[in-house]
Parts: sequence; structure tokens; C-alpha cells
Amino acid sequence: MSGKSKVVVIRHIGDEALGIIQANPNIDLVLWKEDTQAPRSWILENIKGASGILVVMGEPVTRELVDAAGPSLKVVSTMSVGYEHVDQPLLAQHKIRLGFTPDVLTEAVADITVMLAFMASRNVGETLVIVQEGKWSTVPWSPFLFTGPQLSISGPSNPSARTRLTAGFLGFGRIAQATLHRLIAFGVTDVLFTARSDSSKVSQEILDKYPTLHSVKQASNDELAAGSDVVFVLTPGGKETYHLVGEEFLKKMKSNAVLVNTARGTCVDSDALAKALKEKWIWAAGLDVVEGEPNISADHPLVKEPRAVILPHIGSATTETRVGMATRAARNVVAGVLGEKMEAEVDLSRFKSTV
Ligand SMILES: O=CC(=O)O
Repeated sequence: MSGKSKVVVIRHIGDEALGIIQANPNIDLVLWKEDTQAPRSWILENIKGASGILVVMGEPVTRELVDAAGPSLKVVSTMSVGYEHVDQPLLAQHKIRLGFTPDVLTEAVADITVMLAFMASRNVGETLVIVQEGKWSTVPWSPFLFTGPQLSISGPSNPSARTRLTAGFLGFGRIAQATLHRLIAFGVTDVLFTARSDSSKVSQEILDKYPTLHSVKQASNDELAAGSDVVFVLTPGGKETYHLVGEEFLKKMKSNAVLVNTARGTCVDSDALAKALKEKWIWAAGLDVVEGEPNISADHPLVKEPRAVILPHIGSATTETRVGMATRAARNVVAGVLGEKMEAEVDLSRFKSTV
């Protein structure tokens, strides 16, 4: 034993982030060096006696792992904004702290959220394939071919265009508000959002910030489904939001509305969404996340829907953002091991009463 604290990092997270851990003379870094997922058996073996572990999204932080580490474990740092892969009551019970990486990815995810809304509304999934397969000549230009609903306001030059456009946000946190910020430039006029508590102050703040908006209202799920031209799913994952968007919700949506999910796959019932697209209850869907990912085959009912644009969970995948997440996760694990304030720590105190 070196007398140093062991920190296990289960993925190569880049030299800059690893350097932050290595720079600490009281820490021994144990790293899975490959750019692949560390086998669970390697993690369970190496975590023995560790003070900290840095994990990535999707790695289950369960009793098995906490037991394997033993009583030395002080901190779990996840390189992700979501932490539903972590057994939070268990960490609270063992007084293990949990670091995560919010904020640094807000802009990147907001970018892709807007991008998916437009890709879905403008039939990009279906039309890209036509070009890639060399079939462009089989679909010559035609006035209404591949038209979709316009997610922007055209102005007075087109009297046929819509004059109001409502964006609905299931969850109205940092990423939702950064998404709205971008949509203001496209002329969104009205906002509906859901929130756990009364948010009339938030509505007023948003109206003050964006004077071009006609209305900003906290709504029930049903009101939001029925009133929105584009619905953004931006809630945390986990049990509370499991299948938040299911048949009932989708049936209430407008038939030319678009659904975008850049949060967690579990928030949307995939079978219900595939049915909604097939039976044209809604116009299209843009998804960066799908239930059961990444094990989605080409036969998956959603993948087969031409109006579903699906990306393999790349919302935060800009170089700048991933470096920001990795370095933040590294600083969090170091702070947790040293008993210092973390840059971003999940408040686990709500679980303490249950143990
Ligand atoms: O989905 C991405 C994350 O949680 O960081």
C-alpha cells in the first residue's frame, strides 16, 4: 500500500482530464487505458479499496460495485449530466458523494435539440437516404413533395403562413431554456412548459427576457400535448419520468406537431411512438435517445419509421463539450477524495431519511 488514495477511472477520458487527477501527489490513478468500455470484472477487481471512481453514462453504480469497493469509497464522479445509472439512495446510505457534469453540455445539447426539430419537421431522415442511395433522379422536384410543417414564422410576405408557433417543454431546466433561446430567433411566439412546482416567477422572467413572446405558461402534460407545435422532452430520466410520453400523450398532440427527445430514452414509450408515426397521430419525431439504447436493431419499429430521425446519443458530442465534461468530472473526483467542495455535486440529502 502506498498510503495514497486510489482513484479508478473506467474510460480513457483524455490527457487533459487525466492530468488533473495525476497532478495530485496523494492520489494513485488506476485507469482502464483502452478507448472501450472497461469490462465489469475489471472494474470490480480494481475498485477494491478505492476512494473514488470516475464513471461514464450508463455504467451501473450498484450495490455490487459499492460492496466491491468497500468502506474506503468516498466519491463517485460521473462524466454525464444524468445520473439515473447510479443508485442514489445507496450512495446516501454509505455517505458516498456523487459528482456530475451539468452546465458544460447545455449549449451542445440545445444545439442538437433544435437541429433534430428541424430535421424531423423537414423530412431529413427520409430525404437524406434518397440522395445517399443515388435515387434523387427518381424524385424530381414537385411543389409539395417532401414538404413538412415550418417551425419558424414567415412574416407578412406570406399570408398563408402561420403567425403563432408554440414550443412545449416537458421539463424547463437549463437545456430547455437554452433551446428556447435559440428558437426565439425562429420566431417562436408561445411557450408551454411543465414543472414540478408553481413557476409563475419563471414565466414572468422568460417574458421579460424575450419581449417578442406572446405567452409563457406552465401547463399540465395534457395541455402541453394539445397546444404545442413542437414538443421537447427535456426532463431527467428515472422512474418518475418513465414513459411520460406514451399513447395517451401522443394521441393528444396535434397531427402536424413534432416530438423531440434529447433527454432519456425511457421518457418516451418507443412502441407508442412508432404507432403514432405509422398512424399519423403526429408529424415526425427527432430522437437522440431511445429506450434500450444502444441495442437498437435496424428492425426496431421506430428505426423503420421514415419520419423518425434517430441519432446515437450524440447530444453532448462536441470536442469542446466532452473535454469540459471530462475535466469537470476529474476535478469532482479529486475534490471528493480530498473532502473538498465539488464543482457540481448531486444533493443526496433527500435520501437520508429513508435509511
Ligand atoms: O446524456 C448525456 C449525459 O447525461 O451527459
